[in-house]
Amino acid sequence: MGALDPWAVAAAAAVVWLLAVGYRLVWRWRLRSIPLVRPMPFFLGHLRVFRRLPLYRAYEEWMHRYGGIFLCFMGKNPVVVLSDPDLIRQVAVKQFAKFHDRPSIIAMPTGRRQSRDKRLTAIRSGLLVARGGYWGSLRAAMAPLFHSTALQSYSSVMNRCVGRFLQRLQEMSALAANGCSGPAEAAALAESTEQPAAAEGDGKGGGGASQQQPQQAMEAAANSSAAVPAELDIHALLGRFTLEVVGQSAFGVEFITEGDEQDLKEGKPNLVAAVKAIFSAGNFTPSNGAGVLFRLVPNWMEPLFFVLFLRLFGAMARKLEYARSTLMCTADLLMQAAKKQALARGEKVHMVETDWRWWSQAWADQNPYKGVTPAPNSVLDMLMRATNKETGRGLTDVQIAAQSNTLIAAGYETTANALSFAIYCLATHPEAEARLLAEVDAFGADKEPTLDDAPRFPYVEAVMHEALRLYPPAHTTNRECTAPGGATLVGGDGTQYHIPQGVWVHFNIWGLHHSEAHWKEPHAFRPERFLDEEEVAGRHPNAFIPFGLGPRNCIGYKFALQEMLISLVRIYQRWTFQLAPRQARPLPLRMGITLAPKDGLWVTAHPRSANSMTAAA
Ligand code: HEM
Repeated sequence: MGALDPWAVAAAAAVVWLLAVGYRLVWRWRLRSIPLVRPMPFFLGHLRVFRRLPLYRAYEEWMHRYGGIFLCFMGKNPVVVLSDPDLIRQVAVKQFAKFHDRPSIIAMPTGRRQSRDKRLTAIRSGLLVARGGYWGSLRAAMAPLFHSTALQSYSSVMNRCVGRFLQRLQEMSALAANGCSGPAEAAALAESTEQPAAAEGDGKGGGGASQQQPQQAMEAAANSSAAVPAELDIHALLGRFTLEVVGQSAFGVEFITEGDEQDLKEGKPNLVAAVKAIFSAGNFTPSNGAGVLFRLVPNWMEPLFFVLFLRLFGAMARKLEYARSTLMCTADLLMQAAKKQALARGEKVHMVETDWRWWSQAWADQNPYKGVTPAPNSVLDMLMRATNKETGRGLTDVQIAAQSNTLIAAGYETTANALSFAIYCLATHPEAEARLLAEVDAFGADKEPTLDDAPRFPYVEAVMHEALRLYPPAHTTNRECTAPGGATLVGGDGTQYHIPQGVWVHFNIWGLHHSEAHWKEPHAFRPERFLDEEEVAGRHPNAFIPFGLGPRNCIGYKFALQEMLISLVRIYQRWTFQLAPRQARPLPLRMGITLAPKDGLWVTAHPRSANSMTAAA
């Protein structure tokens, strides 16, 4: 090969540079009515800012500087960021038909260029990123899972799971009191007292807490007044609880929730490790290099880039691959078992067998859910009966499995984070904790709350809302303008903002929740702000949107609130928490797809009384 002509290289670079500048200028001109946060040259967007600040903090800073609407760039993609609740309402509710979809995690070219990558097909099939009529079919099919009658029935599941959580807490405290050298050892010992899942085809995966030791453990914890309080990562414990709740409510299966990092290292399928990997990787958000690289290439190259990324970015790619395979393989095994069961009941089931699985049979064979059968009428049965409005046919296997995957991931991490934030706020605000304890005690130390009891807990609800306001686990959500002619938003002063087709819109939930325009002392933890009628009436009705807004809001929000209420009441009937010495303050946050406590939430747990301890049995 001859040497490259330096002039030709310089000319090619100049052409690329001119194209990039031209492309950016066209977008800037088309969105000229919107204040611009000046990006770096050559599609680098705001890389410099995002290296310094996580996305939600950058948006908060820009909100202060540019107001309720501004334009920024993620690589080549223009993003209109809204922090004004009226503008958010126009997009999420009033003009929903024009902002029906979310932007794809990876661009979705159509026609001949459509990617056949199996992993991409799976990613695109989930409700969170589904588009058009397909999204509508899925949302309708899954809605019964969250209807009020279904929610009523989940109270007992939630109470059962929180009972198990309390048992673990007692065991860990007792082990620490009995001379365990440290929190890690206490955690390991507590875990070792539990049975591994007995994945027999009995409708239950097993994995429950051991019945052998808790009584002694509880007694030891209750009797040892001189006990050293155990330091424990309550965020991790809460994660086990929320995963169990999703497993039992949606699938009627007891998910195994112990182990994680080690299983990931050894490549053994483990749901906790898989979900953690997905959420911490941040999946191509601009907070990591992969996210920025993705936004630099033209849309049609993104799927190719994705496949290349899997080959090139060793550790992170392997982690994501492990996570995706674990979640989808588990969902697939449960779906196949549900189909078999439906056939045995004599129901008509469409058996769509497309070649969509990318993992090996050996990998599926070592999955602990092989042989586990979901409960009849689980979400899988609902999905098997659904029709895809776009094709007029039933959902395909990959589409059904992708919804299980979405529910497990969305239902586990967000709620565990929200509960951890509430416990952090209470541990740092003793006066709020005292008021909450008074309300809980008035209800009764041994009673299990149900959905009907919710009106008896106005202060607990106010604490939940205030924690969700201060620390919204979903710090940002998004839409894409899909209307061919674009859409026009109108500001409070009558200014018109035209949003062309294809532009992404982000709702700055964190910024809105911390805006002085809508909240007095926005950075203070003050649950009373949700109880003071005058303050509530004076506030914009959409200033508080931890679950998003409009027809595409969080499908599980009532479920999440119910789970939070029941667990907080049950936990504070028996325990209070102080921050452990090792826990940094103010609480460090980690931004992945969601906002989570960085490195967990380390607390010491304090039994409220010996009586209440034994009553927990
Ligand atoms: C405290 C807990 C939770 C928070 C803060 C939360 C927050 C959110 C937010 C902000 C959205 C985007 C809404 C929008 O764009 O307008 C969302 C979507 C979603 N959430 Fe949640 N969520 C939580 C719990 C749950 C639970 C328990 C489930 C299921 C069991 C769930 C399932 C989903 C699904 C499937 C979507 C996508 C809906 C769609 O696109 O149609 N979430 N969530």
